[in-house]
Amino acid sequence: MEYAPTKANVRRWQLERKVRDTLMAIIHERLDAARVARGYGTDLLGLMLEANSGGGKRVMSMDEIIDECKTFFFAGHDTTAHLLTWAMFLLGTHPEWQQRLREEVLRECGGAGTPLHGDALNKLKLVNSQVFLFARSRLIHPLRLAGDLQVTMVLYETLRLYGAVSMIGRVATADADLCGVKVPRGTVLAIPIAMLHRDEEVWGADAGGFNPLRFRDGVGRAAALPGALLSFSSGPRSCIGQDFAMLEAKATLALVLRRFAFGVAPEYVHAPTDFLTLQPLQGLPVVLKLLDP
Ligand code: HEM
Repeated sequence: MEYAPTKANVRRWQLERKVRDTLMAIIHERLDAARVARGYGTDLLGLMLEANSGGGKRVMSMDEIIDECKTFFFAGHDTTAHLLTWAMFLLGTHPEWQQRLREEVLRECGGAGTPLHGDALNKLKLVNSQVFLFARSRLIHPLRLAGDLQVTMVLYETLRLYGAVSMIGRVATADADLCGVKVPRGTVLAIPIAMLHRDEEVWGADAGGFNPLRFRDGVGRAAALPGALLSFSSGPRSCIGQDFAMLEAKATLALVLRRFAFGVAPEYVHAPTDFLTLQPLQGLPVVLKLLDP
């Protein structure tokens, strides 16, 4: 499709060109390194370059690799950044929970002087990836695991109240009947996750409030319906990066909690706004206090 060269479109093309050039620079760097290392590496980019180099059977084109990189960057960056932002907001406004988490992190990972190595992080990581893969294949809610730590409970509660993705869409592939509502094949359905996450019939009378303890017996038992937490969606097209996002968020929170006590600054304006991801309209100013080492 052709687009008119309006100011907005020209800016978009320039931006797209810049993103493409940046990605190509990263890819060329990897291709150069691969000549010495005799392999592309085992991360996502390495696997895609391997698929691109398959001689006569080239499985992925360079354009497809660039598109995948953009998808992962877009899907993975702001979502996790805003999970951390809202977790900071909720912990900043609930200092008793902040202190509980700090004690847990110090107990499991040691103080600020102790490097945050894999073993310590694993203690904060109870979303087991094998269970996750099994769950994906069986269409079971991938987060339904019991016996979690408080950091995880706080992150789930943050995802419930201020999940980065407020709405997802699906197309009905067959005629359906949703509790008496006829849905013809081809209908586009909008699933309002943010609304469903505050439904008192599902989450109880305190659905609007911050209560991480609702997740104390695992995600599946936190609400009247086992698959009620939809922050990472559900089923075969659910978020492929959810384990990574939870681990990244736990690691970052652990690093912050060990070094700082924090509160929300008085100039903060509470205006959650959906710009593709849910974010505070005017940012989240915080006041940090350096803790004794
Ligand atoms: C808190 C962080 C995150 C949240 C709340 C989140 C949420 C979601 C949701 C709701 C979907 C489904 C969208 C739909 O059904 O239309 C999705 C898909 C996806 N996410 Fe995430 N995500 C997060 C982090 C990440 C990270 C870190 C990555 C990559 C490293 C990632 C990669 C993807 C990809 C590739 C898809 C598409 C999967 C597919 O279509 O099969 N996400 N995410």
